[in-house]
Amino acid sequence: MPMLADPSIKYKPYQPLHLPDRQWPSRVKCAPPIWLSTDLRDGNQALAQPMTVAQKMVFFETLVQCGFKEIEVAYPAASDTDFNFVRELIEGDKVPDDVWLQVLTPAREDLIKRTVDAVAGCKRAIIHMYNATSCLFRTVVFRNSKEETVRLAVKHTAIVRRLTEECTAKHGTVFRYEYSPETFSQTEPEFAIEVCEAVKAAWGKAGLGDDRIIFNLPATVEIGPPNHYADLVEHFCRHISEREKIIISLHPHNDRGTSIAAAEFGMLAGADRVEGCLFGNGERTGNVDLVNLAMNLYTQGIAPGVDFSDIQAVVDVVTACNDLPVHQRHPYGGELAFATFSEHHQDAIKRGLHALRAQGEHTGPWDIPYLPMDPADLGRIRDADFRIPRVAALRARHAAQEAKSSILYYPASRGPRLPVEDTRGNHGL
Ligand SMILES: CC(=O)SCCNC(=O)CCNC(=O)[C@H](O)C(C)(C)COP(=O)(O)OP(=O)(O)OC[C@H]1O[C@@H](n2cnc3c(N)ncnc32)[C@H](O)[C@@H]1OP(=O)(O)O
Ligand SMILES: CC(C)C(=O)C(=O)O
Repeated sequence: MPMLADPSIKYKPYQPLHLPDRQWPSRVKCAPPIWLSTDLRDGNQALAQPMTVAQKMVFFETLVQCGFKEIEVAYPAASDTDFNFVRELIEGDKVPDDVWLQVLTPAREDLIKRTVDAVAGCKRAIIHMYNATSCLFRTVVFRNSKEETVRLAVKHTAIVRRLTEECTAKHGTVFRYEYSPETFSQTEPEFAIEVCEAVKAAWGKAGLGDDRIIFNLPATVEIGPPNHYADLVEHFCRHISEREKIIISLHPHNDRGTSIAAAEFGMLAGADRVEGCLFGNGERTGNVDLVNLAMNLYTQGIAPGVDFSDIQAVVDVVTACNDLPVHQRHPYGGELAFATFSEHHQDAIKRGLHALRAQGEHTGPWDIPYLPMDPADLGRIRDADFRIPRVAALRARHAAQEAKSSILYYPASRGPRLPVEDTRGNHGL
């Protein structure tokens, strides 16, 4: 079927929110959010071949090493693999004391029970429950009214409360509660607030600090531009009651390719936390890329609270576990993320690096032509000198069209090498 001459007969635009006094465009971000990696849940459910327990374990350990303190490890009611993985984490004493295990459950009593059973005995757990709230889902998927949607969320929040309290009494596990009005970005803004107010009342114990309830505002499908998402988030932050007792979390997907912008604008709009995956794995076009977001903060001089000093080691684990490549041009993580092939670029970088050395490495801010950050901070080589003499040879290769590329910066661990290695199909653990 060809593309339509008039796509408006098939596709409807997003409905802008009337928010003339929006504050987020003039704010500046100065601190990192709370990070929640959902690689082992949302990322995992999106894989053609979900991870094994062994792969999940390696991935989990990598996330811990990177410094993640909140990790959504499973959808325990969906499979024995997921349930057993959570049990292995707990019984194998693999969870550092300062890390919260998060598990996802739908709003169904038997599945909530299975989910709470999965984390019993763990020190700190976040139960994350969702139900879809948008008009489309109410009409097409569940055929329920707004009132029934609220009732479903309230009834099952009360069940989460009862089951987690029983679990605390028996096993000492400390629980927090996260609720997602799934499809938030397609839900009427007032209705999203109504559902969350009802959930907060049903939970009945939102407080300060670790007692804050988490409201996650997913762009389950990214259907509008990132400024619209930010408007929705700011509207929610302004109108939800007892804001100080709430952590507002973002969960952007990347259908329009603007999840990074959506998360960054959403943080300006007041969100405290971001859920995503390393290098953007996830359903369809993926979840927001947490490495990209964290490094964007870092290059603004903000300590992101997670560490990717050996980015290639992280890439290797993620590609092996997901059996998906990280694109060579991927921001920060791609093998070519700091590569440049044109002589003018190479020359300018070389001069910039020489100037840096001449002034003393650590005396001033990083200000090198064409290089937005120091590749060495990610464990990449940044010594341009040895490659410059290769320019003539490369030019010959280009002319002959024998090779499509050369590389300026490689992972330090791998050393300089020509031509680009094809990593596809080589990710098996
Ligand atoms: C946006 C997201 O990422 S959401 C998370 C998506 N992840 C997953 O779904 C994980 C994989 N899921 C599964 O393995 C299964 O769906 C399970 C194990 C969780 C549940 O399986 P089943 O018990 O077969 O239930 P199933 O999903 O088919 O739904 C059964 C019924 O519950 C209803 N239902 C589905 N989702 C929900 C929900 N979130 N809340 C309440 N009811 C729901 C369905 O409409 C269906 O209704 P019906 O009785 O009229 O047929
Ligand atoms: C369960 C929710 C948070 C989700 O994964 C989504 O909406 O994308």
